[in-house]
Amino acid sequence: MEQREQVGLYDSNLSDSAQREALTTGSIPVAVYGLGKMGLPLAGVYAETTGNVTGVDVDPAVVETVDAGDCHVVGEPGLDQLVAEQVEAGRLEATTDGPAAAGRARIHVVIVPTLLDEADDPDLTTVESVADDVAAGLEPGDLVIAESTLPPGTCRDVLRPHLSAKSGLEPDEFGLAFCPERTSSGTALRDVRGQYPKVVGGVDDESTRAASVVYDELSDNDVHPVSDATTAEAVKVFEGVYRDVNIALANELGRLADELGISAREAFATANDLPMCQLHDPGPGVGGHCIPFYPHFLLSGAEEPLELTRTAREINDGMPAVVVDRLEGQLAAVEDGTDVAAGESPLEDATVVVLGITYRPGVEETRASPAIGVIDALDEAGADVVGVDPLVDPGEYGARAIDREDLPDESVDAIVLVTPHEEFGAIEWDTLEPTVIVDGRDALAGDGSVASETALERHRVYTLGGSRSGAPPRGHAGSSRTDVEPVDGTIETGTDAHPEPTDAGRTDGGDDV
Ligand SMILES: NC(=O)C1=CN([C@@H]2O[C@H](COP(=O)(O)OP(=O)(O)OC[C@H]3O[C@@H](n4cnc5c(N)ncnc54)[C@H](O)[C@@H]3O)[C@@H](O)[C@H]2O)C=CC1
Ligand SMILES: CC(=O)N[C@@H]1[C@@H](OP(=O)(O)OP(=O)(O)OC[C@H]2O[C@@H](n3ccc(=O)[nH]c3=O)[C@H](O)[C@@H]2O)O[C@H](C(=O)O)[C@@H](O)[C@@H]1O
Repeated sequence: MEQREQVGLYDSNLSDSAQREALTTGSIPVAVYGLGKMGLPLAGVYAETTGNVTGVDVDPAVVETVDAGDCHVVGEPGLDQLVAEQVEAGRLEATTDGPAAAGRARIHVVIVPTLLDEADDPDLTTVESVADDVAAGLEPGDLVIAESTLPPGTCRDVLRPHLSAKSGLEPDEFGLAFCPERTSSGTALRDVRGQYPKVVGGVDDESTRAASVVYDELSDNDVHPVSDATTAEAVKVFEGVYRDVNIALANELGRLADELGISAREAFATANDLPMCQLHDPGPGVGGHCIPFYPHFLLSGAEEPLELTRTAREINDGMPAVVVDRLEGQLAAVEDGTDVAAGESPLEDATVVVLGITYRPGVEETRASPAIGVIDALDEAGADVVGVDPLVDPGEYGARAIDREDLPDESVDAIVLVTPHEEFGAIEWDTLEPTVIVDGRDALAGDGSVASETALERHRVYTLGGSRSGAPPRGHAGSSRTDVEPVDGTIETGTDAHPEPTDAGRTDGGDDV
């Protein structure tokens, strides 16, 4: 990448318009650390805006792919084209050499994972490792932007001192702001470009100002500056906790469907007629390395007990076991000869297929995926667990992997639909031997219309929480109704991450169907 007169935004003496001109003409080189599901789209949009971006990743395969103008992130409309164009135009390149990239850059964007350790405490080693790379090339006037979701207080108490100590600069010689990514897999480019206002919070006012200039140029939406970095970090984590708690509420109320003999999903959709009600979707659990992780960024260090946040985590983490319990009840209802009262389980030696291992349809991510909990519980119960997933190898998660096309060849006692990938829409249910099906995502329900002859009719379908069509879960021991309407054989799948709430009351919780 050609060398240009370099400009630093932090404490710049240039006019606002001159700063913007420098940014959008490549005179303020940018380094983006982390080229994953969120980092690559972000680097692409930075390249589109500034024309001078170096992406940094520790994975040589990622760097090789991006440097070749290719895209390793699946399921992101427009991303492969954007990466190809920006690399071809010399506006984006990739490297594994973080310190070298830092030496060339004047804006440093950190978007690597913020995970949990064995004790569910935040693990910032990756972020700190990137801070080491940045510090190796940090110069007065540089701006560091943290986009990785962080426990509130991290920029002020960890990153700023770390960067200062490792670079030898005084804390007030460089800028540091927290600017969270409000993006979802499946709509990342749309979101990065400005689906939502961009939150910006600096460790000082000058950092907030400089970062606001950057995102005012990068995003089509408003920039929403807040008082400081800690407030911005809290905004992001609170968004996630709101979601986790509301999913837990949906899961808890959804479990009432059996004993009430109703469809909780129908009740939720109706309750959501009210703008003040946003009941989310019940399901087999909460996956990904975001929503199930962010509450621990508070639970780990807060003095406040945070009972609701903690209980919600426990409810959601308990959903895979609920799914397996419901499955056991279905099998017991159709199988004779198993003495459940004597502690025998119909799951013993049963062949159970788990459909969908990743945490969301179309997203190649398995961290905290509910399917892993379902597989482990089935394995524990002595079942022969088979797995089907178009994006990952179920064999790596404790199941015997088969292809979707091979389902008819399997002698199956039950099928559990955990994550409704698009590809599962091609399953020909009427070619399968009659079996028990637990639909964790209400993905088998068609438009609620009753088809006279449906491909699923030969099977016994149990829909967790009931179906949006109004059918209650089917035949669970506690259910008072079994006269449920058959569902049609279509699968509603998809990767539409966050449909806008519609006047039918669908919330943005229904990202799985
Ligand atoms: N995935 C999502 O839906 C969203 C994620 N976020 C946040 O974005 C951050 C990144 O998440 P994802 O992109 O999903 O992660 P990811 O796991 O898809 O990608 C992370 C990338 O960082 C690379 N990496 C790891 N250590 C590195 C290091 N020391 N230096 C440079 N690269 C390194 C990995 O090789 C990988 O390519 C997280 O903090 C997450 O909380 C925010 C909004 C949405
Ligand atoms: C507040 C919010 O909506 N956060 C989004 C979330 O995206 P993420 O890809 O993690 O997926 P998600 O749609 O929240 O789903 C997480 C998990 O929860 C499950 N889920 C989701 C919604 C729901 O009503 N019921 C439910 O069971 C999903 O199946 C999945 O297993 O986390 C992202 C993040 O911050 O990483 C964030 O940018 C996204 O906007």
